[in-house]
Amino acid sequence: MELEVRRVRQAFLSGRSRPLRFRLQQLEALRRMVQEREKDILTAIAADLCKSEFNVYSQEVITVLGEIDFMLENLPEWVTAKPVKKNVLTMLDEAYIQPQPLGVVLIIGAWNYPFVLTIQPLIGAIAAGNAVIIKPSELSENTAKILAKLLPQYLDQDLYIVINGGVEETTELLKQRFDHIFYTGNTAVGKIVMEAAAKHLTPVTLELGGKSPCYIDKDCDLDIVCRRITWGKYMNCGQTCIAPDYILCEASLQNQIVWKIKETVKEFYGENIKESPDYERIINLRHFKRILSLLEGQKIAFGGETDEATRYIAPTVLTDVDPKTKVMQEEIFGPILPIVPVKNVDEAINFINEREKPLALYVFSHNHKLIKRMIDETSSGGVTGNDVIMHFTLNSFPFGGVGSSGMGAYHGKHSFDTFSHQRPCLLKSLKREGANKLRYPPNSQSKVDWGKFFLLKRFNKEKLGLLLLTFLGIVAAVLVKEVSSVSAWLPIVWDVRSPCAWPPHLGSEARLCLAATTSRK
Ligand SMILES: NC(=O)c1ccc[n+]([C@@H]2O[C@H](COP(=O)([O-])OP(=O)(O)OC[C@H]3O[C@@H](n4cnc5c(N)ncnc54)[C@H](O)[C@@H]3O)[C@@H](O)[C@H]2O)c1
Ligand SMILES: CCCCCCCCCCCCCCCC=O
Repeated sequence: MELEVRRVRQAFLSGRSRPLRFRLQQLEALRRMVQEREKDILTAIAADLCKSEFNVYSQEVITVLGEIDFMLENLPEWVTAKPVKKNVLTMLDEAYIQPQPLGVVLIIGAWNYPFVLTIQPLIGAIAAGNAVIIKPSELSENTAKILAKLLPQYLDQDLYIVINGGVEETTELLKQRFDHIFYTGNTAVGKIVMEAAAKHLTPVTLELGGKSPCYIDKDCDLDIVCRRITWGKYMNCGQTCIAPDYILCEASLQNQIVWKIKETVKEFYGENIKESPDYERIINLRHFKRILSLLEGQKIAFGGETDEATRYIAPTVLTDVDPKTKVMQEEIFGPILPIVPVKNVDEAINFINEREKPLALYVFSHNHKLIKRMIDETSSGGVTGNDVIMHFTLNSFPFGGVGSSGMGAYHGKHSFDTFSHQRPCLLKSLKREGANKLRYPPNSQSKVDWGKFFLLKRFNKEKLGLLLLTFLGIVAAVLVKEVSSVSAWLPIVWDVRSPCAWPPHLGSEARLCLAATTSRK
């Protein structure tokens, strides 16, 4: 492991990941990989999650292709140094922010969308000029294998490598020194990752999970609301980090919601859900048993059928759920939807705020003010009003959690920023030393006053008067210059090394300062 990380670091230190042209070539190569090897990629993901290739394409491949195109289009602008505002003491200097790669990045992917959740951060890391070690989730083993096979065929083999393995390998990997670790997965492992990173003071992005609430106001179109929730909850068999985890609504809405979700399930997956190509399976037996244990003691309004051999769990809705029960204590990450009755929106807001900050929040209402209030009075990684999941699809949004649902964010420019260091660069001349006298010892009240005047813009009458006089002096000088065409006059008068004797009533410090701030470069 140590040798592999060292090899990647050597490749980074060669400097070849940095030029814009190289980054664009690698991103184009990645796009070629997705296009030329589409069939292999679709087959692998489909096998891992018992998913139709149509669904793999629309849930994972489209996002990856869109992200690559977006990077290719915008990267030339993002890598360019950006000039920044200057103050009086630096007004003649060059001041800009230069984004720079961080170095060697470790990306630890998750299994539930094993392609997009590994490749989308990789796109950002390449775009920012880094070297990358990719550790796909061992739970989606077919995707992990295909990534290890294909990526070296298309990308630089020393800069971007795939390391496959389980907890043991990840643990070993985490002992190494990285310049950034990007982890997607559960909160418990997120803490392990952060602890390991702390040993090297490595910054982390943690894309974690949590229980994303869904509040349904009584003022809304329940047919549409239930169709949207059904789509987002049962997509990928509920194994979506931003799936609505549970519903909060007034008790009077419960039966209608149950009935409408049941009807939508029939519309989406047919009478025999097991036969539907659009309904996936639970990733493994451990998760299957974990999800089943959440049903114990609950009132199942519909669903609840299971088949261990195929890890099938039917779309299920639970009603009158007690918030103290197990299903409300952990992220469900499966096709079970509890409804927790609340009296009103105030109680819903309190309910959300009493718990860990979720990755997503959903509010349904015709009442725009109510949606805004919910947004203002709660916290979550992201929010979608009157729909679910869809904020993930906008790459102008930073995607990430807050509190226990994660830290840091990515997608589009946010990925580029996550994997870049925004380096402030100030380039001064070795000339104009006179201007620095203001900050060199010995200090004095007069220097402090001038510092306040220039940097804090604390004007007093006397200094404003001086400034006005100076300004008039400059105007006069320019006029004289124009009229007499004595071209060498100004630089001599305003050169810091030969401070002029004007304005006559100023001390030498002040004259030096004025001279420096008006002298030519
Ligand atoms: N925020 C997001 O974008 C996002 C996306 C997907 C999943 N998630 C969250 O991830 C969770 C589900 O994924 P998961 O955690 O089951 O994925 P997982 O079990 O595949 O784990 C993710 C990665 O962590 C590594 N890992 C697991 N145990 C480890 C350990 N003890 N030490 C070191 N590394 C270890 C694995 O090798 C894997 O690469 C859910 O909570 C979900 O909400 C979040
Ligand atoms: C053919 C129609 C395209 C519809 C696009 C719908 C996009 C859904 C994207 C879902 C991806 C969710 C990833 C969530 C990451 C956490 O698990």
